[in-house]
Amino acid sequence: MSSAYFQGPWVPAADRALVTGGSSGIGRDIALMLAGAGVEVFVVGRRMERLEAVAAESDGSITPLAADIRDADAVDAAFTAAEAEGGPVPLLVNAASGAFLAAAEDISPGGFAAVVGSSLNGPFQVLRRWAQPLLGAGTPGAAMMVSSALAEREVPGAAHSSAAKAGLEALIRSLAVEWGPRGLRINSLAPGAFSTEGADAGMWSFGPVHDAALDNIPLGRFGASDELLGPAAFLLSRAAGYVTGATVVVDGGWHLSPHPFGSVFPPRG
Ligand SMILES: CCCCCCC/C=C/C(=O)SCCNC(=O)CCNC(=O)[C@H](O)C(C)(C)COP(=O)(O)OP(=O)(O)OC[C@H]1O[C@@H](n2cnc3c(N)ncnc32)[C@H](O)[C@@H]1OP(=O)(O)O
Ligand SMILES: NC(=O)C1=CN([C@@H]2O[C@H](COP(=O)(O)OP(=O)(O)OC[C@H]3O[C@@H](n4cnc5c(N)ncnc54)[C@H](OP(=O)(O)O)[C@@H]3O)[C@@H](O)[C@H]2O)C=CC1
Repeated sequence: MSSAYFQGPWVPAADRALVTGGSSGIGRDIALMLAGAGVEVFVVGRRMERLEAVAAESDGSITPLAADIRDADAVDAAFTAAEAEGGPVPLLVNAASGAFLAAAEDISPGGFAAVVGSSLNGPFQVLRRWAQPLLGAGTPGAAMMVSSALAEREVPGAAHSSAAKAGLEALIRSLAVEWGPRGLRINSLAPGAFSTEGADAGMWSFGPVHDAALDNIPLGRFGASDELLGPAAFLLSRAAGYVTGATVVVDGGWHLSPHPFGSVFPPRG
């Protein structure tokens, strides 16, 4: 993945980063971009072999660390390993999350907990563990959490994900206020529709959902993966030194459309 995004004032804000969800899709692209720019990167995901494949793909430094972000002990172990040689890791990207499309009445308690766990509870544990040593040492840092255009747009079939991502953005604003005076910036990147392995499997390969999404994107197409990299590079760069508590929405204008999936999940009689 090109490191050309990091030029001039857009140099990475630090030289070490931990990227959750770094084995696939958006997190993988960001991990490869950072490593290509000379950042020492630690990638976190549940499946070690997928993480190792990304590490092997890069000419830069990428170290795989397996953890489920819903498991606070596993998150702690991953950070402890990442910190072993260089100390606290100043840059954090949280792209890990999971969702599936289902009518709200069909989402079981376990299904709701699985999605909220990976999209809100887990990201909080990641943020907390990332921040603790930085706050303790008085070292500045920057976090970019991958949210979703769903945080501000209600879409039938995604009640769990929408609620979790809206909560994540509220969390980010709270932490920006709480930790800003101590040198930490916290922002979010909110994608709309991007073809990735996980999103294709979970939603976009389902024709009616794909078509309903496309019909409601003012720019008339899904995003290309490199169209997220520029905004991500900005939020992770020194150029964003005065930006915190912000959400950058990259969705082709989808959040402006009223009922993107309405025809796919009609109300039940
Ligand atoms: C306006 C803009 C709109 C933009 C829309 C785009 C939104 C995109 C959102 C994305 O997040 S894209 C990224 C997608 N990638 C992934 O989702 C990959 C990872 N996915 C997962 O890990 C799973 O989907 C998961 C369920 C979230 C977590 O997996 P886990 O291993 O915990 O699951 P299980 O143990 O198998 O199941 C737990 C629980 O969940 C129920 N469940 C799982 N899948 C479904 C399903 N497809 N439909 C209904 N229910 C499901 C499962 O039955 C379990 O429930 P209980 O048995 O405990 O009741
Ligand atoms: N693609 C899209 O259209 C959109 C994506 N997003 C957001 O972008 C982010 C990335 O999604 P995308 O790249 O599409 O998805 P992918 O499914 O392709 O990638 C998800 C990554 O997260 C990891 N992951 C998932 N759950 C966990 C977990 N509990 N603990 C640790 N790692 C986990 C996966 O690895 P493993 O499975 O091995 O753990 C994988 O590396 C997510 O936050 C998603 O909500 C938001 C809006 C739209």
